[in-house]
Amino acid sequence: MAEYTRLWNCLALIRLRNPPVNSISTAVLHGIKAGLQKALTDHTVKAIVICGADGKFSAGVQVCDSSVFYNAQCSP
Ligand SMILES: CC/C=C\C/C=C/C(=O)SCCNC(=O)CCNC(=O)[C@H](O)C(C)(C)COP(=O)(O)OP(=O)(O)OC[C@H]1O[C@@H](n2cnc3c(N)ncnc32)[C@H](O)[C@@H]1OP(=O)(O)O
Repeated sequence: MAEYTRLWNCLALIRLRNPPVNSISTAVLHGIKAGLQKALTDHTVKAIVICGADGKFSAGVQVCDSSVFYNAQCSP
């Protein structure tokens, strides 16, 4: 999943959390999209930080989840 947090000042944080390597599954992709939508509708947010969890950023797309490519390309 991807957790949205409104930080101090003008910052929003989207944390990718999908152990063990925070890979981007369809669920994570939807979480990123939801977080971006929250940030974009909060007009006090000036910057969005995307980070990983447990000391790792992300291993990229989740192998064996080909639906990620479909969802990334076809979702409005
Ligand atoms: C949204 C679509 C749009 C754009 C296209 C995107 C394309 C890409 O993202 S391409 C990049 C794809 N990712 C990779 O090729 C990374 C592959 N992984 C690695 O190189 C390494 O695993 C690592 C450097 C990320 C970590 O190395 P290390 O610390 O030595 O750990 P392990 O290799 O033992 O891996 C631990 C554990 O994680 C699983 N894993 C690793 N990568 C992925 C992944 N991408 N998806 C799902 N799972 C992954 C790995 O299988 C191990 O699992 P087990 O412990 O169960 O064996």
